[in-house]
Amino acid sequence: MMISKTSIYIYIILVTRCLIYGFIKVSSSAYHIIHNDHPIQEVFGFLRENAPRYQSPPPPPILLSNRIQGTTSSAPTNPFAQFNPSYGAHFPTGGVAICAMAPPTCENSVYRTMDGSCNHLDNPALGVANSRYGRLLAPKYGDGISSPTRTLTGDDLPNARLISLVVFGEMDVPDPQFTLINMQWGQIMTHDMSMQAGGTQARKHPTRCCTDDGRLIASNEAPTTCYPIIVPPNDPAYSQVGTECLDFVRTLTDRDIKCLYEQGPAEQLTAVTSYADLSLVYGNSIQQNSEIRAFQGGRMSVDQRNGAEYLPPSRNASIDCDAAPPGEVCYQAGDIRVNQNPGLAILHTILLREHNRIADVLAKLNPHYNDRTLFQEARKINIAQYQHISYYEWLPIFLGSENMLKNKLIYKTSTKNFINDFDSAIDPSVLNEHATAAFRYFHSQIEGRLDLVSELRSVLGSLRLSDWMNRPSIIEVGDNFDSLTRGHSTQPEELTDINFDREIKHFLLRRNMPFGSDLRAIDIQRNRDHGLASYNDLREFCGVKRANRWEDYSDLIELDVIEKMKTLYASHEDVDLTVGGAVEAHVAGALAGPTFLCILTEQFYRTRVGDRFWYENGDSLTGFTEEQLSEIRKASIARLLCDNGNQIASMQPQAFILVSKSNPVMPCADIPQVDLTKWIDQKPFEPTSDTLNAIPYHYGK
Ligand code: HEM
Repeated sequence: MMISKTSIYIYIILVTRCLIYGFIKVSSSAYHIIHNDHPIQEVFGFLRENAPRYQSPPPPPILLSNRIQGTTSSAPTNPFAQFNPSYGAHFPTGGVAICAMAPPTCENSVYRTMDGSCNHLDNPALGVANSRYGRLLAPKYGDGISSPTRTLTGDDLPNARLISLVVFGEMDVPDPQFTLINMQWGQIMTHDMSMQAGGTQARKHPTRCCTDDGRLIASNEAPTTCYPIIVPPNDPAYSQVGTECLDFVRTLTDRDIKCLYEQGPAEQLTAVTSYADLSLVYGNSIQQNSEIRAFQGGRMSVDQRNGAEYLPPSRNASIDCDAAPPGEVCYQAGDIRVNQNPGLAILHTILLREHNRIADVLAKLNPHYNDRTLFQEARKINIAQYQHISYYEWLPIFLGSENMLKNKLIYKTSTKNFINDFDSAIDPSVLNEHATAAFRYFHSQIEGRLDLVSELRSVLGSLRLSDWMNRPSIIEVGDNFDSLTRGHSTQPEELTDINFDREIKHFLLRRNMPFGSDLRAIDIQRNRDHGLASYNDLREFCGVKRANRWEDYSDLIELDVIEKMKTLYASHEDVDLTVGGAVEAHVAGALAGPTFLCILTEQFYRTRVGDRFWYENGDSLTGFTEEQLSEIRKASIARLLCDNGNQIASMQPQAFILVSKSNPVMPCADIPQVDLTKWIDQKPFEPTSDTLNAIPYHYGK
């Protein structure tokens, strides 16, 4: 009886709120412009003064080797097999943190390194895999050092699952404009830019804070990294099966690995490079890369099945996947999260196939190129296309074109113009406020039903997301690879709002059990684990008026939502960033309210101008020619899907946007393509026997 009453109450308020909320928009004038009129040093002077780690980075850990052993050759062998450093080398493992390794000095190489080091020549460790997140505001840990955030008065913050149930809804509201591939590209960008250290985000975590049947393990018996989410009594879902506890393992910090820690509050570590460099395709270290590279024709390793190329197999399928029958396919890629959901595995495959497609074309155009040159040139083009699609086609949907132009994240320019805006004063590290709060708001776009769609765009069937998490084999069944790809570019994503799909709110990673976890509750708990500054702090930081009492939040938040937060939080000062930012009315033309929009804009500005290898830079060593750049600017998500499906024949030209009269499905051949003949005989830097020994090993040869 109690269960149904609770559910009914929640549903009624959510329906009412959604109806009202959907129509409210905030004018963009409420948004504080960061980059236009004020130099970043001025507005973020605080950051400069409070960022001693950036100004003088810690000495790099001991280097194992500074030289490549042997030379690359076109033979399909792995030249790195003998190179076996003890850290920074293999794919991240749950519960284990490793030290970043950046060389003390850098050579000015033609290509990006695999681990992101030496992108910044004076500060080689910036943006490197296994380093700290950046932060806009000082952390608010419970003990000032590392324990999870508490209320102003030192009490426990309200239960994360309860907030997920009361403040956030689970209504199915299809987006009227954007397709599901829009959501899926977002997860690709996320996995490219950050991954909290010590976690798995897909496969079962080796650290257990709850028993397998959902009972809490006593704190004196549980590992110290445990911070489980307690399920409230009468929970509408979990009480049906007696689940009392959702597993949650704290992210590892610089305090957990002595090679990075100096003093002061803990900072979480991120296991992947922070650059938009397709590290999820190529790996985050030379060693990771060498495990998935073919070493022939510049190609990445693939498995051929039924006439198509798929990602290579995981070396430990029983750990990496929840494959039911043993022998079911499970993949290995540059990122360990690859198997987490079918759409993710498909885009991983598409980006991998794109690399090999480019390498094959380049090999025909330039028969004198060896494996290394083909690999690096194909990688460079693949990354450039990806950066172009991300910033000019995808990000404007989230941040708004006007906002992006105003803040210099994109430019209106002729097709050939270079944009040399690399700024060595900008730290490209991924901000904790971005990865742990703002960017996760787009979990709201996740759809729990994945449609299988034919070439004629009729729905053939659909999959339930939670049936196929961590079980990617489904994408290889029958025509599913193409049907799901068409499905993702045809069906709408979920509206970006306070609703989070039931499949991720009660059934996340359920591994054949009746219920799984709750991603919204996890996001809230993670906010506290990382000790993020409060919603009110970030509001103020972003130029929105600081609230002195609950009612002051009504400038951006619906009154009924404020009322609900009031019933949970002791003070308006306690509201978590993940919660407050997600219930703000959106800025016109964007998919986030002013506070999250400010954080996201700041992050993507840094990701662009802090990247020395950004594809639009006209650097004569690392960049493209004007003709090549104008070709890269023709890349689109539609063409990427067309070129790399099994047999996809048609697509709408703007695949992030729903099919309509102005965006009709058309033959793939009619969608503009990057002309790779502009790369004929463009001789990249080729090491001679003299220079080879001078090239540090980390250059990703
Ligand atoms: C089916 C789609 C998705 C699923 C199942 C999913 C699931 C997850 C899970 C399980 C985590 C780890 C949570 C934790 O332990 O703290 C996570 C982290 C995250 N997700 Fe998603 N996610 C999806 C899509 C997205 C999208 C579309 C975005 C943004 C556009 C996004 C942004 C993030 C971010 C920023 C993180 C933190 C990354 C880090 O470790 O630094 N996710 N997601």
